[in-house]
Amino acid sequence: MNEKKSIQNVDVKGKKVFCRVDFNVPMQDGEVTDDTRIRAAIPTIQYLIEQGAKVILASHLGRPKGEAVEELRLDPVAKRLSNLMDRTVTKTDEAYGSEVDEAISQMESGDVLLLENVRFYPGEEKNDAELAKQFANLADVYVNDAFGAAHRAHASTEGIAHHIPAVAGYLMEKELRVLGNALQDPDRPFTAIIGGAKVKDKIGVIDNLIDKVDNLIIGGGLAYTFVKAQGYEIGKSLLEEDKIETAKEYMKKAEEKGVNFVMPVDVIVGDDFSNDANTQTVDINSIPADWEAMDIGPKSIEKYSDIVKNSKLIIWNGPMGVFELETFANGTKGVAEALGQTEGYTVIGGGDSAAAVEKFGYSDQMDHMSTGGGASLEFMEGKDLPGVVALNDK
Ligand SMILES: Nc1ncnc2c1ncn2[C@@H]1O[C@H](COP(=O)(O)OP(=O)(O)O)[C@@H](O)[C@H]1O
Ligand SMILES: O=C(OP(=O)(O)O)[C@H](O)COP(=O)(O)O
Repeated sequence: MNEKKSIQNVDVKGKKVFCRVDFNVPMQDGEVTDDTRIRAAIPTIQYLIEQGAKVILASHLGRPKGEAVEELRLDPVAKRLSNLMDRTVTKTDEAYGSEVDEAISQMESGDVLLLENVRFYPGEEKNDAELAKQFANLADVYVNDAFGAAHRAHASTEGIAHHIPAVAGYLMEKELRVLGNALQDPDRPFTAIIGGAKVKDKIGVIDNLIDKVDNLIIGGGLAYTFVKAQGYEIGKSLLEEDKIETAKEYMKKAEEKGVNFVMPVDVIVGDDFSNDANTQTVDINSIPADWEAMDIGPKSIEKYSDIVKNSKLIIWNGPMGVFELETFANGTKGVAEALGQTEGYTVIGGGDSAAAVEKFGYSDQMDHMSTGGGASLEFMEGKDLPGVVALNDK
Protein backbone atom coordinates (compact mmCIF):
# COMPACT_ATOMS: atom_id res chain seq x y z
CA MET A 1 0.00 0.00 0.00
CA ASN A 2 2.89 2.33 0.72
CA GLU A 3 3.45 2.51 -2.99
CA LYS A 4 -0.08 3.76 -3.77
CA LYS A 5 -0.91 7.45 -3.83
CA SER A 6 -3.16 8.72 -1.10
CA ILE A 7 -5.50 11.66 -0.86
CA GLN A 8 -2.64 13.78 0.50
CA ASN A 9 -0.49 13.15 -2.59
CA VAL A 10 -2.91 14.85 -4.98
CA ASP A 11 -4.27 18.36 -5.31
CA VAL A 12 -8.01 18.33 -4.69
CA LYS A 13 -8.43 22.05 -3.97
CA GLY A 14 -11.54 23.30 -5.70
CA LYS A 15 -11.71 20.12 -7.82
CA LYS A 16 -14.61 17.82 -8.54
CA VAL A 17 -13.81 14.59 -6.69
CA PHE A 18 -15.58 11.28 -7.32
CA CYS A 19 -15.26 9.53 -3.97
CA ARG A 20 -16.25 5.84 -3.86
CA VAL A 21 -17.36 4.89 -0.36
CA ASP A 22 -18.86 1.69 1.06
CA PHE A 23 -22.24 2.81 2.38
CA ASN A 24 -23.56 -0.75 2.11
CA VAL A 25 -25.19 -0.52 5.54
CA PRO A 26 -27.94 -2.56 7.19
CA MET A 27 -31.40 -0.99 6.82
CA GLN A 28 -34.83 -1.72 8.17
CA ASP A 29 -38.07 0.00 7.14
CA GLY A 30 -36.19 2.72 5.30
CA GLU A 31 -33.88 3.55 8.22
CA VAL A 32 -30.16 2.90 8.58
CA THR A 33 -29.76 0.51 11.55
CA ASP A 34 -25.95 0.60 11.81
CA ASP A 35 -24.04 3.65 10.54
CA THR A 36 -20.50 2.39 11.31
CA ARG A 37 -19.50 2.43 7.65
CA ILE A 38 -20.91 5.93 7.13
CA ARG A 39 -19.03 7.30 10.15
CA ALA A 40 -15.84 5.55 9.00
CA ALA A 41 -15.83 7.54 5.73
CA ILE A 42 -16.28 10.95 7.37
CA PRO A 43 -12.56 11.82 7.84
CA THR A 44 -12.06 11.62 4.07
CA ILE A 45 -15.25 13.56 3.27
CA GLN A 46 -14.35 16.18 5.89
CA TYR A 47 -10.84 16.58 4.45
CA LEU A 48 -12.23 17.03 0.94
CA ILE A 49 -14.68 19.66 2.21
CA GLU A 50 -11.89 21.49 4.02
CA GLN A 51 -9.85 21.49 0.80
CA GLY A 52 -12.77 23.15 -0.97
CA ALA A 53 -13.42 20.17 -3.24
CA LYS A 54 -16.83 19.42 -4.72
CA VAL A 55 -17.47 16.04 -3.16
CA ILE A 56 -19.36 13.55 -5.34
CA LEU A 57 -19.99 10.40 -3.30
CA ALA A 58 -20.85 7.03 -4.84
CA SER A 59 -21.75 3.71 -3.23
CA HIS A 60 -23.56 0.45 -3.73
CA LEU A 61 -26.25 -0.82 -1.37
CA GLY A 62 -27.23 -4.49 -1.37
CA ARG A 63 -27.31 -6.56 -4.53
CA PRO A 64 -29.97 -5.08 -6.87
CA LYS A 65 -28.52 -6.92 -9.88
CA GLY A 66 -28.38 -4.07 -12.38
CA GLU A 67 -31.83 -2.56 -11.96
CA ALA A 68 -33.45 0.08 -9.78
CA VAL A 69 -34.93 -1.39 -6.58
CA GLU A 70 -36.92 1.11 -4.52
CA GLU A 71 -35.83 -0.26 -1.11
CA LEU A 72 -32.19 -0.01 -2.14
CA ARG A 73 -32.18 3.71 -2.95
CA LEU A 74 -29.60 5.69 -1.01
CA ASP A 75 -31.94 8.44 0.33
CA PRO A 76 -31.87 7.14 3.94
CA VAL A 77 -28.07 7.04 3.76
CA ALA A 78 -27.92 10.67 2.53
CA LYS A 79 -30.19 11.65 5.42
CA ARG A 80 -27.99 9.90 7.98
CA LEU A 81 -24.78 11.37 6.53
CA SER A 82 -26.37 14.81 6.55
CA ASN A 83 -27.30 14.38 10.24
CA LEU A 84 -23.88 13.04 11.19
CA MET A 85 -22.02 15.87 9.43
CA ASP A 86 -24.59 18.51 10.22
CA ARG A 87 -24.64 19.78 6.64
CA THR A 88 -26.70 19.48 3.49
CA VAL A 89 -26.13 16.36 1.43
CA THR A 90 -27.83 16.53 -1.96
CA LYS A 91 -28.99 13.17 -3.32
CA THR A 92 -29.66 12.42 -7.00
CA ASP A 93 -31.95 9.65 -8.29
CA GLU A 94 -29.39 8.57 -10.91
CA ALA A 95 -25.65 7.90 -10.76
CA TYR A 96 -24.89 9.67 -14.08
CA GLY A 97 -26.78 11.47 -16.85
CA SER A 98 -28.51 14.83 -17.20
CA GLU A 99 -29.92 15.03 -13.65
CA VAL A 100 -26.47 14.37 -12.22
CA ASP A 101 -24.75 16.80 -14.63
CA GLU A 102 -27.22 19.51 -13.61
CA ALA A 103 -26.71 18.83 -9.88
CA ILE A 104 -22.91 18.93 -10.26
CA SER A 105 -23.09 22.19 -12.23
CA GLN A 106 -24.88 23.75 -9.24
CA MET A 107 -22.22 22.62 -6.74
CA GLU A 108 -19.96 25.06 -4.97
CA SER A 109 -16.67 24.33 -3.20
CA GLY A 110 -17.25 22.19 -0.11
CA ASP A 111 -20.66 20.90 -1.25
CA VAL A 112 -21.50 17.21 -0.88
CA LEU A 113 -23.56 15.21 -3.37
CA LEU A 114 -24.53 11.53 -3.08
CA LEU A 115 -25.23 9.65 -6.32
CA GLU A 116 -27.83 6.88 -6.55
CA ASN A 117 -26.87 3.23 -5.89
CA VAL A 118 -24.26 2.38 -8.54
CA ARG A 119 -25.49 -1.24 -8.69
CA PHE A 120 -28.75 -0.08 -10.31
CA TYR A 121 -26.69 -0.17 -13.56
CA PRO A 122 -25.78 -3.54 -15.10
CA GLY A 123 -22.38 -2.15 -16.12
CA GLU A 124 -21.26 -1.62 -12.53
CA GLU A 125 -20.61 -5.23 -11.55
CA LYS A 126 -19.48 -6.09 -15.10
CA ASN A 127 -16.85 -3.36 -14.81
CA ASP A 128 -18.17 -2.01 -18.10
CA ALA A 129 -15.70 0.41 -19.74
CA GLU A 130 -18.44 2.81 -20.90
CA LEU A 131 -19.94 3.11 -17.43
CA ALA A 132 -16.48 3.60 -15.92
CA LYS A 133 -15.94 6.47 -18.40
CA GLN A 134 -19.32 7.99 -17.53
CA PHE A 135 -18.31 8.04 -13.86
CA ALA A 136 -14.87 9.44 -14.67
CA ASN A 137 -16.44 12.20 -16.78
CA LEU A 138 -18.21 13.50 -13.67
CA ALA A 139 -14.98 14.47 -11.90
CA ASP A 140 -11.32 15.54 -12.01
CA VAL A 141 -10.00 13.16 -9.34
CA TYR A 142 -11.03 9.70 -8.09
CA VAL A 143 -10.72 8.78 -4.41
CA ASN A 144 -11.39 5.19 -3.33
CA ASP A 145 -12.34 4.97 0.35
CA ALA A 146 -14.47 1.84 -0.03
CA PHE A 147 -12.24 -0.77 1.64
CA GLY A 148 -15.27 -3.04 2.16
CA ALA A 149 -15.70 -3.29 -1.62
CA ALA A 150 -12.00 -3.23 -2.60
CA HIS A 151 -12.10 -6.96 -3.44
CA ARG A 152 -14.61 -6.20 -6.21
CA ALA A 153 -13.42 -5.17 -9.69
CA HIS A 154 -16.41 -3.01 -10.60
CA ALA A 155 -16.82 0.16 -12.69
CA SER A 156 -16.86 2.48 -9.65
CA THR A 157 -14.18 0.58 -7.70
CA GLU A 158 -11.73 -0.35 -10.46
CA GLY A 159 -12.65 0.77 -14.00
CA ILE A 160 -12.90 4.48 -13.21
CA ALA A 161 -9.36 4.50 -11.78
CA HIS A 162 -7.94 4.06 -15.30
CA HIS A 163 -9.38 7.38 -16.53
CA ILE A 164 -8.60 10.10 -13.98
CA PRO A 165 -5.98 10.51 -11.22
CA ALA A 166 -6.86 7.81 -8.68
CA VAL A 167 -5.85 7.75 -5.00
CA ALA A 168 -6.76 6.06 -1.70
CA GLY A 169 -8.86 7.82 0.95
CA TYR A 170 -8.05 7.85 4.68
CA LEU A 171 -10.19 4.83 5.58
CA MET A 172 -8.72 2.75 2.76
CA GLU A 173 -5.23 3.78 3.84
CA LYS A 174 -5.87 2.96 7.49
CA GLU A 175 -7.37 -0.46 6.77
CA LEU A 176 -4.46 -1.41 4.51
CA ARG A 177 -1.88 -0.05 6.94
CA VAL A 178 -3.25 -1.85 10.00
CA LEU A 179 -3.93 -5.16 8.27
CA GLY A 180 -0.71 -4.88 6.24
CA ASN A 181 1.46 -4.17 9.30
CA ALA A 182 -0.16 -7.03 11.13
CA LEU A 183 0.73 -9.46 8.38
CA GLN A 184 4.13 -8.11 7.34
CA ASP A 185 5.85 -7.06 10.52
CA PRO A 186 3.80 -8.38 13.40
CA ASP A 187 4.49 -7.89 17.09
CA ARG A 188 4.92 -11.31 18.67
CA PRO A 189 3.44 -13.49 19.94
CA PHE A 190 1.06 -13.06 16.99
CA THR A 191 -2.23 -14.94 17.31
CA ALA A 192 -4.97 -15.42 14.73
CA ILE A 193 -8.39 -16.71 15.71
CA ILE A 194 -10.44 -18.10 12.85
CA GLY A 195 -14.03 -19.19 13.34
CA GLY A 196 -17.38 -18.92 11.62
CA ALA A 197 -19.02 -21.34 9.29
CA LYS A 198 -17.54 -20.88 5.82
CA VAL A 199 -14.78 -23.48 5.63
CA LYS A 200 -14.36 -23.06 1.87
CA ASP A 201 -13.96 -19.26 2.14
CA LYS A 202 -11.50 -19.43 5.01
CA ILE A 203 -9.30 -22.37 4.15
CA GLY A 204 -6.98 -20.11 2.08
CA VAL A 205 -6.69 -17.66 4.95
CA ILE A 206 -5.71 -20.45 7.33
CA ASP A 207 -3.03 -21.58 4.87
CA ASN A 208 -1.57 -18.09 4.55
CA LEU A 209 -1.69 -17.42 8.29
CA ILE A 210 0.26 -20.59 9.14
CA ASP A 211 3.25 -18.90 7.45
CA LYS A 212 2.93 -15.85 9.71
CA VAL A 213 1.49 -16.52 13.16
CA ASP A 214 2.75 -18.05 16.40
CA ASN A 215 -0.68 -19.30 17.49
CA LEU A 216 -3.53 -20.25 15.17
CA ILE A 217 -6.74 -20.77 17.10
CA ILE A 218 -9.62 -22.51 15.36
CA GLY A 219 -13.24 -22.28 16.54
CA GLY A 220 -16.78 -22.04 15.21
CA GLY A 221 -18.39 -24.37 12.71
CA LEU A 222 -15.25 -24.74 10.65
CA ALA A 223 -13.39 -26.35 13.57
CA TYR A 224 -15.24 -29.65 13.15
CA THR A 225 -13.73 -30.45 9.76
CA PHE A 226 -10.38 -30.23 11.58
CA VAL A 227 -11.67 -32.28 14.52
CA LYS A 228 -12.80 -34.94 12.06
CA ALA A 229 -9.38 -34.76 10.38
CA GLN A 230 -7.82 -35.53 13.78
CA GLY A 231 -9.81 -38.75 13.76
CA TYR A 232 -12.60 -37.89 16.19
CA GLU A 233 -16.31 -38.37 15.61
CA ILE A 234 -18.25 -35.12 15.30
CA GLY A 235 -21.88 -36.26 15.32
CA LYS A 236 -24.05 -33.88 13.33
CA SER A 237 -21.60 -30.97 13.54
CA LEU A 238 -20.79 -28.90 10.48
CA LEU A 239 -18.49 -30.82 8.13
CA GLU A 240 -16.91 -29.98 4.80
CA GLU A 241 -16.16 -33.54 3.70
CA ASP A 242 -13.93 -32.61 0.76
CA LYS A 243 -11.70 -30.43 2.96
CA ILE A 244 -10.70 -33.13 5.45
CA GLU A 245 -7.49 -33.91 3.56
CA THR A 246 -6.64 -30.20 3.30
CA ALA A 247 -7.26 -29.84 7.03
CA LYS A 248 -4.80 -32.69 7.68
CA GLU A 249 -2.20 -31.03 5.45
CA TYR A 250 -2.56 -27.71 7.27
CA MET A 251 -2.19 -29.30 10.69
CA LYS A 252 0.96 -31.05 9.44
CA LYS A 253 2.30 -27.82 7.95
CA ALA A 254 1.65 -25.99 11.25
CA GLU A 255 3.54 -28.67 13.15
CA GLU A 256 6.50 -28.49 10.74
CA LYS A 257 6.64 -24.72 11.08
CA GLY A 258 6.39 -24.81 14.87
CA VAL A 259 3.04 -22.99 14.85
CA ASN A 260 0.82 -23.67 17.85
CA PHE A 261 -2.36 -24.95 16.13
CA VAL A 262 -5.07 -24.65 18.77
CA MET A 263 -8.31 -26.61 18.57
CA PRO A 264 -11.29 -26.77 20.94
CA VAL A 265 -10.73 -29.21 23.82
CA ASP A 266 -14.40 -29.26 24.80
CA VAL A 267 -17.66 -28.19 23.16
CA ILE A 268 -21.32 -27.49 23.86
CA VAL A 269 -23.47 -29.85 21.85
CA GLY A 270 -27.18 -29.38 21.22
CA ASP A 271 -29.93 -31.67 19.94
CA ASP A 272 -31.63 -28.86 18.02
CA PHE A 273 -30.56 -25.64 16.24
CA SER A 274 -32.49 -23.43 18.67
CA ASN A 275 -32.30 -21.66 22.01
CA ASP A 276 -34.50 -24.36 23.53
CA ALA A 277 -32.19 -27.21 22.54
CA ASN A 278 -31.08 -29.71 25.17
CA THR A 279 -27.34 -29.23 25.68
CA GLN A 280 -24.34 -31.09 27.06
CA THR A 281 -20.75 -30.04 27.61
CA VAL A 282 -18.44 -32.76 26.33
CA ASP A 283 -14.75 -33.27 25.65
CA ILE A 284 -13.73 -33.00 22.03
CA ASN A 285 -13.21 -36.78 21.71
CA SER A 286 -16.71 -37.53 23.03
CA ILE A 287 -19.16 -35.74 20.72
CA PRO A 288 -22.24 -38.00 20.73
CA ALA A 289 -23.78 -39.18 17.46
CA ASP A 290 -27.02 -37.26 16.64
CA TRP A 291 -25.79 -34.17 18.51
CA GLU A 292 -24.30 -31.04 16.95
CA ALA A 293 -21.37 -29.04 18.35
CA MET A 294 -22.65 -25.46 18.45
CA ASP A 295 -20.14 -23.67 20.68
CA ILE A 296 -16.74 -24.15 22.28
CA GLY A 297 -16.82 -25.27 25.92
CA PRO A 298 -15.53 -23.57 29.12
CA LYS A 299 -12.10 -25.26 29.07
CA SER A 300 -11.59 -24.08 25.49
CA ILE A 301 -12.67 -20.53 26.39
CA GLU A 302 -10.11 -20.50 29.19
CA LYS A 303 -7.38 -21.89 26.96
CA TYR A 304 -8.10 -19.42 24.14
CA SER A 305 -8.36 -16.48 26.57
CA ASP A 306 -4.97 -17.27 28.12
CA ILE A 307 -3.32 -17.26 24.71
CA VAL A 308 -5.06 -14.01 23.76
CA LYS A 309 -3.97 -12.32 26.98
CA ASN A 310 -0.34 -13.34 26.38
CA SER A 311 -0.25 -12.16 22.76
CA LYS A 312 1.04 -8.85 21.43
CA LEU A 313 -1.10 -8.92 18.31
CA ILE A 314 -4.41 -10.72 17.76
CA ILE A 315 -6.48 -10.95 14.58
CA TRP A 316 -10.00 -12.34 14.93
CA ASN A 317 -12.29 -13.44 12.12
CA GLY A 318 -15.41 -15.52 12.69
CA PRO A 319 -17.49 -16.35 15.80
CA MET A 320 -16.66 -19.33 18.04
CA GLY A 321 -20.21 -20.69 18.02
CA VAL A 322 -23.77 -19.96 16.96
CA PHE A 323 -23.62 -16.66 18.87
CA GLU A 324 -26.97 -15.45 17.51
CA LEU A 325 -28.57 -18.00 19.86
CA GLU A 326 -28.05 -17.04 23.52
CA THR A 327 -27.64 -20.72 24.47
CA PHE A 328 -24.54 -20.97 22.26
CA ALA A 329 -23.09 -17.46 22.65
CA ASN A 330 -20.69 -18.00 25.57
CA GLY A 331 -17.66 -19.01 23.50
CA THR A 332 -17.85 -15.93 21.28
CA LYS A 333 -18.60 -13.72 24.28
CA GLY A 334 -15.65 -15.18 26.22
CA VAL A 335 -13.20 -14.63 23.39
CA ALA A 336 -14.53 -11.07 22.85
CA GLU A 337 -13.98 -10.40 26.54
CA ALA A 338 -10.40 -11.71 26.39
CA LEU A 339 -9.72 -9.46 23.40
CA GLY A 340 -11.18 -6.56 25.37
CA GLN A 341 -8.83 -7.27 28.28
CA THR A 342 -5.56 -8.07 26.52
CA GLU A 343 -2.73 -5.56 26.37
CA GLY A 344 -2.05 -6.76 22.82
CA TYR A 345 -3.18 -4.94 19.69
CA THR A 346 -6.56 -6.29 18.57
CA VAL A 347 -7.84 -6.37 15.00
CA ILE A 348 -11.37 -7.56 14.19
CA GLY A 349 -11.81 -8.73 10.61
CA GLY A 350 -15.27 -7.41 9.86
CA GLY A 351 -18.37 -9.51 9.21
CA ASP A 352 -20.02 -11.48 12.01
CA SER A 353 -17.09 -11.07 14.41
CA ALA A 354 -17.51 -7.30 14.31
CA ALA A 355 -21.27 -7.74 14.83
CA ALA A 356 -20.59 -10.02 17.82
CA VAL A 357 -18.08 -7.61 19.39
CA GLU A 358 -20.62 -4.81 18.96
CA LYS A 359 -23.46 -6.93 20.36
CA PHE A 360 -21.52 -7.89 23.48
CA GLY A 361 -20.38 -4.29 24.05
CA TYR A 362 -16.63 -4.63 23.49
CA SER A 363 -16.19 -2.53 20.34
CA ASP A 364 -14.68 0.45 22.20
CA GLN A 365 -11.97 -1.81 23.59
CA MET A 366 -10.76 -3.05 20.20
CA ASP A 367 -7.85 -1.33 18.46
CA HIS A 368 -9.14 -1.79 14.93
CA MET A 369 -12.53 -3.01 13.72
CA SER A 370 -12.32 -3.50 9.97
CA THR A 371 -15.20 -2.19 7.85
CA GLY A 372 -14.64 -5.04 5.37
CA GLY A 373 -15.58 -8.68 5.88
CA GLY A 374 -14.83 -10.29 2.52
CA ALA A 375 -12.20 -7.64 1.74
CA SER A 376 -10.22 -8.19 4.95
CA LEU A 377 -10.38 -11.97 4.44
CA GLU A 378 -9.04 -11.72 0.88
CA PHE A 379 -6.36 -9.33 2.08
CA MET A 380 -5.32 -11.72 4.87
CA GLU A 381 -5.29 -14.52 2.34
CA GLY A 382 -2.60 -12.60 0.47
CA LYS A 383 -4.74 -11.83 -2.57
CA ASP A 384 -4.46 -8.54 -4.46
CA LEU A 385 -7.48 -6.27 -4.02
CA PRO A 386 -8.48 -4.92 -7.48
CA GLY A 387 -9.76 -1.63 -6.01
CA VAL A 388 -6.30 -1.01 -4.57
CA VAL A 389 -4.20 -2.33 -7.44
CA ALA A 390 -5.95 0.11 -9.84
CA LEU A 391 -4.91 3.20 -7.84
CA ASN A 392 -1.97 5.33 -9.02
CA ASP A 393 1.50 4.38 -7.84
CA LYS A 394 3.47 6.96 -5.88
N1 LIG B 1 -20.49 -24.59 15.62
C1 LIG B 1 -21.19 -23.98 14.67
N2 LIG B 1 -22.09 -24.62 13.93
C2 LIG B 1 -22.81 -23.99 12.98
N3 LIG B 1 -22.69 -22.67 12.68
C3 LIG B 1 -21.79 -21.98 13.39
C4 LIG B 1 -21.01 -22.58 14.41
N4 LIG B 1 -20.21 -21.61 14.93
C5 LIG B 1 -20.50 -20.48 14.28
N5 LIG B 1 -21.44 -20.67 13.37
C6 LIG B 1 -22.07 -19.65 12.50
O1 LIG B 1 -21.13 -19.04 11.68
C7 LIG B 1 -21.69 -17.86 11.17
C8 LIG B 1 -20.63 -16.87 10.79
O2 LIG B 1 -19.78 -17.49 9.87
P1 LIG B 1 -18.90 -16.66 8.84
O3 LIG B 1 -19.80 -15.97 7.88
O4 LIG B 1 -17.89 -17.62 8.31
O5 LIG B 1 -18.19 -15.60 9.81
P2 LIG B 1 -17.79 -14.08 9.49
O6 LIG B 1 -18.98 -13.36 8.94
O7 LIG B 1 -17.33 -13.50 10.80
O8 LIG B 1 -16.66 -14.17 8.49
C9 LIG B 1 -22.61 -17.35 12.27
O9 LIG B 1 -23.88 -17.14 11.74
C10 LIG B 1 -22.61 -18.49 13.29
O10 LIG B 1 -23.91 -18.81 13.77
O1 LIG C 1 -20.75 -5.64 2.74
C1 LIG C 1 -19.81 -5.95 2.01
O2 LIG C 1 -19.12 -7.11 2.14
P1 LIG C 1 -18.87 -7.88 3.57
O3 LIG C 1 -20.23 -8.25 4.14
O4 LIG C 1 -18.06 -9.10 3.19
O5 LIG C 1 -18.11 -6.93 4.45
C2 LIG C 1 -19.30 -5.02 0.94
O6 LIG C 1 -20.08 -3.84 0.86
C3 LIG C 1 -19.27 -5.74 -0.42
O7 LIG C 1 -20.58 -6.09 -0.78
P2 LIG C 1 -20.79 -7.31 -1.79
O8 LIG C 1 -20.35 -8.57 -1.09
O9 LIG C 1 -22.27 -7.30 -2.15
O10 LIG C 1 -19.92 -7.04 -3.01
